[in-house]
Amino acid sequence: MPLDLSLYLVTDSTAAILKERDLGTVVEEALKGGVTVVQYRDKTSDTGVQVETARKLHSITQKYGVPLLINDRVDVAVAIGAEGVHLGQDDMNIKDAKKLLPPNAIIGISTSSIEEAKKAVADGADYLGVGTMFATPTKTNTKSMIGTAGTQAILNAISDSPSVGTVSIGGINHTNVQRVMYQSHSPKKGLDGVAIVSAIMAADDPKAAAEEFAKLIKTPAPFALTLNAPRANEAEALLEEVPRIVRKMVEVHPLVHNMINFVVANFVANVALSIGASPIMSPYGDEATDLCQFDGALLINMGTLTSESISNYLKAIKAYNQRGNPVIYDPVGAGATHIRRNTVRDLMRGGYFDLIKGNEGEIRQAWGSSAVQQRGVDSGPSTLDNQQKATLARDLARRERNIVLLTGATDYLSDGERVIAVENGHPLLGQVTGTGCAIGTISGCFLTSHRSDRLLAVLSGILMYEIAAENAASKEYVRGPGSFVPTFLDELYAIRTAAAKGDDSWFVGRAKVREVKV
Ligand SMILES: Nc1ncnc2c1ncn2[C@@H]1O[C@H](COP(=O)(O)OP(=O)(O)OP(=O)(O)O)[C@@H](O)[C@H]1O
Ligand SMILES: Cc1ncsc1CCO
Repeated sequence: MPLDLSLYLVTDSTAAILKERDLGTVVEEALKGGVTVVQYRDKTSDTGVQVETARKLHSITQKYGVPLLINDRVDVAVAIGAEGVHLGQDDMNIKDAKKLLPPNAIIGISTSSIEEAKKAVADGADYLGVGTMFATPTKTNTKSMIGTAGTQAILNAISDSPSVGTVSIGGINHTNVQRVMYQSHSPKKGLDGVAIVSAIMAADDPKAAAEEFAKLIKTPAPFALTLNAPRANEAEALLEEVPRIVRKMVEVHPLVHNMINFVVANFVANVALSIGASPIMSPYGDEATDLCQFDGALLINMGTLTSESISNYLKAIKAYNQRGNPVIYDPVGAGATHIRRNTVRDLMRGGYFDLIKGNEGEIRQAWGSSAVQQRGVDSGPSTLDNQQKATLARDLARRERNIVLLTGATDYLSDGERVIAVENGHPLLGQVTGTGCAIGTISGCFLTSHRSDRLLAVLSGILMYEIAAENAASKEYVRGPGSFVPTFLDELYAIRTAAAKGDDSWFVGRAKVREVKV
């Protein structure tokens, strides 16, 4: 029987999940819906009951040509002639299980670290159950929660063993399954499938639930990033396209939905209007179901986080992710407090961000560096040299499979392959609050209007923004931050007006951009 791990069902006979229904009936419905492997897991029943139940399940799975694996109990698998077993780290080890099982039996094992995964491969496991992906109501021990980043690290560590299968387990549902498959992918090895418990076992219609999973697994995530191959003289090649992309953004007049801090909301709305976009500030998560229909972008800026923000953010992210519209995360003050650090972790686990932008302290926190201590929303003293900043942006974008922008006097922009340094801008930008936040909103506008190359979209937005800042700062009547702000809005508006007329002279010879090799 071939091993297709794509939709792996783990049974659960507890009353809360199974309710009044018969286990065999639920499993059979799930098989009709497209489940490709069934694992019988029963931690409480007596051996006799387990053997009897397993035998009954086996007669059902055999009808559908799907392997039945028994959790933990090698003896039960042998007794009923099941296709294999699934072992936990504390169960019988693989070598001993092999002695008891027939030679072609399938052996899988749960792993939550690189060490466990490598050992399992060396011991001859056929596949690994990798997790726990996300917290579930029954599993809340955050220590074993590895998320997509931890899963990707495990896949990467065993990527020289292509024949060993992998399934992700823990808290996977219809909303997150595509992101789990997409973001866990390491350069050489991806997941073969997902293991589902309650999202099928507890569903009112297990067949429909399985069908929906099967469909989602086959379809690429709506936000999947296409990596554009680096060209020779990458920076120069990209620059050629910038004026056209600015013109297009002005024509499209994109909507940008901002869940933004109250300090900068007014300034940022004015920046969006000046460039020709349409801003709406809405912190109420339920509004996103309507707002995402306009196919604009969502910005999550957690500058003035409250106890209610996180659930609102997650609702909005879900709505935009499902529609495949751009979502930008600005983890303002990410390393300032415990609450913000935890929020960064929870939001990054809770949804997909097309772009993560922040200053050095914020991007380091998003990466998960220890000992990030921001003093307020400022980046704090730099601990990284330029090459390290470029590498950090590249590594985070590669891990999250998105775009990362690390701002500062020099901005570093990466899609996980290319890294572009932007030297434009003016020190006055650092003297006005919200100038970093506005870049999140601007990026949203450009990600909406130019979808084929997200790095180029964000680069175009930064250049329009920073060249406008230079133009403003050069006026003799600009004496400091106060007079800079209105003049900056005027200069953004001037570029937008020129672009609308097809006049690209604002851009000629102005970009200070180079490619960084890391
Ligand atoms: N010294 C500087 N020279 C040139 N540009 C700068 C300088 N300092 C900041 N900038 C520009 O200002 C913008 C905002 O970057 P910064 O890193 O200050 O953001 P931030 O800390 O997130 O700001 P805020 O939280 O106030 O919105 C970027 O475009 C950056 O290039
Ligand atoms: C000063 C400040 N505090 C929270 S958000 C914010 C604006 C800069 O991001």
